Amino acid sequence: MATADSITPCVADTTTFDEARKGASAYLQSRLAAKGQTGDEDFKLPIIDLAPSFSSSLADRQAVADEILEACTTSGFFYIKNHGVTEGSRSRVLQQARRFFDELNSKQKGELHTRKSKLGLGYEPSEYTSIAGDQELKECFNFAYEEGFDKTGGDGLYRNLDGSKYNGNLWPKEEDLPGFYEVIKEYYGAVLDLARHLFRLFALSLSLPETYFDHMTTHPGGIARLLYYPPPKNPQPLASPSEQIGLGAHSDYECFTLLLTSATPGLEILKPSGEWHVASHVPDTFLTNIADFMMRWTNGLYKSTVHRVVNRGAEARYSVPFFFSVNYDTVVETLPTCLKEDEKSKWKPIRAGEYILERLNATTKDGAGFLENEAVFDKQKEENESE
Ligand SMILES: O=C(O)CCC(=O)C(=O)O
Ligand SMILES: [Fe+2]
Repeated sequence: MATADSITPCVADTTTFDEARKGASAYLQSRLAAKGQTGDEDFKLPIIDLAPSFSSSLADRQAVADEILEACTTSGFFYIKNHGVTEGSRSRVLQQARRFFDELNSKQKGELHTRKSKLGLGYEPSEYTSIAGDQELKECFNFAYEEGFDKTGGDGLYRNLDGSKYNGNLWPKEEDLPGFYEVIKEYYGAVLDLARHLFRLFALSLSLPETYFDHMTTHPGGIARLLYYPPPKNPQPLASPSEQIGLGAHSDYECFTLLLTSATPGLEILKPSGEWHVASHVPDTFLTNIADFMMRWTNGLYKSTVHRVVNRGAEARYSVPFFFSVNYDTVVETLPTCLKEDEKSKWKPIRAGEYILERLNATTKDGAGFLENEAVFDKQKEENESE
């Protein structure tokens, strides 16, 4: 095993994207097919207290990293508390999620429709995408990194998933939802800080130098979304044949996800036995899960676990996942510390942005991508660039 000191940071060049191009559905089927082969003894969903991770003592930070290691190698999910994102910031963004879905009329939402975006940004009505072929009930609003959100100011090198440079976010007009953008901006800045902090803990958990991933997150990808899941028309007991899926079974694509939700549960995590675990709502925490880049970097040591959303409650559910990536030009390939001698990488190297776009496009009809009309898009881009 290589030592942390002997590792060159991940800057290699590659153009191998075949793995991503196989498509999300084939990939997901392979993940689901592996279920049922073991029991659930190792499935742990701990609540990890991050307070000691802000200590100046490396031993304190390492102790938190060790707890993270254990969660990532078992369920791939853990709650975090004392994370530093204020209660005000969290409740304001959930309130804006409610306002977005409850107060905007269909014309206002239509103006933000994701069919105007090459990058899957904007408003997605429930039927517009499906992650695993289900008729999904969710509605969402997707937005991406802006330098103005980043308290570091970024490094000026941010590029979109496809390598382009324009600001692709589609925002509601200020008069339609006063204060919406400001709340999003403040929340995004706070979770971005937390994500960078967590990345250092992930580095420690993998016996890497604490700052190992820092240079990969100077203009990072980080798509966030507001999600709305209506309450079901009829009761939906677990495993009933008529379950109405909110969001189909999937694994997340990026490094890790920070999930904030309203009090109505709905997230279900696939246990090794093939049963679904309904994640409780734990107040004041984020539910954090490992996504596919972290799995690939660690050659499968960290689990990117399949999950889905079914709202079985009487109330609507709102959630705000933040999918933290790396700079989209980063190549993700197995870390040297995660390869034993003579062991081979299970996955080919991929370039972060291109891979995510492949996976996102696979959720659209026939995998054709979000954009429906190039001419409308060109006009919007021109206006955006001239602002
Ligand atoms: O809404 C949730 O609770 C989870 C959403 C999710 O898994 C996703 O958007 O990837
Ligand atoms: Fe997810």
